[in-house]
Amino acid sequence: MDEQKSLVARLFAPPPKNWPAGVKFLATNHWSDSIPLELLAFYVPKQWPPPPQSPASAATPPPTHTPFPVKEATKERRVSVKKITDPSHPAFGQCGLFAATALAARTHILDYVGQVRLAADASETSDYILSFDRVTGLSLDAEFAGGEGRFCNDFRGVCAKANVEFDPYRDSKTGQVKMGIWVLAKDIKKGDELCVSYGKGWWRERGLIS
Ligand SMILES: C[S@@+](CC[C@H](N)C(=O)[O-])C[C@H]1O[C@@H](n2cnc3c(N)ncnc32)[C@H](O)[C@@H]1O
Repeated sequence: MDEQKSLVARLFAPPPKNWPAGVKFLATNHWSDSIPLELLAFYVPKQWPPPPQSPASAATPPPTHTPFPVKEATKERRVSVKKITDPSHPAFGQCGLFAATALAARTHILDYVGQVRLAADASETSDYILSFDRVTGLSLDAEFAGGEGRFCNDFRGVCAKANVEFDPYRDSKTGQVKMGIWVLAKDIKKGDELCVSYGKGWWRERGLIS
């Protein structure tokens, strides 16, 4: 019941401060209608935990699916979106994601929320797209609709190394597979920018490094 209340509260929550006009704020992932229902049931099970006898149990992944680890998600709002006003920052004039509270090493901060699509329907131009499941090829794109996670910048030119990572998991409360944003090995101070590594491939594909 508490879980249901907090979901309703999140679904109707207004966009956070500094949210850009033209981007739809999503509290939870939007799953494309073209994703087959059997595939969808693996990522968003109707019943959790699954019934012990069920052969189609979502806990036993088909061999063609990634077996996501079950982890606990935080319920707190732990980030803020801010405009970058420092001219020496490589994303000057854009936005970034910042710690709204101190964040302990290896903890869940928030989820990267967006639109989940089949590989065939994935955007080829989005700068807000992640691989959601390498095995099935699903993508997660927050270009036009998403959550605060879409503002996480790459560490290059900002700080010495990434302080957070994107890693998918199965939410222990709901059974849903989500893309978590997690603190790496060091605690993060309130006010620090959260920076991930997009990977060299991301910059190479855009012709920004060789
Ligand atoms: C996922 S978005 C990050 C949020 C973005 N700053 C915004 O306000 O919408 C990725 C884009 O942010 C910018 N960006 C992120 N990290 C950067 C970095 N280290 N150096 C330069 N630009 C960066 C680039 O324009 C990139 O295409």
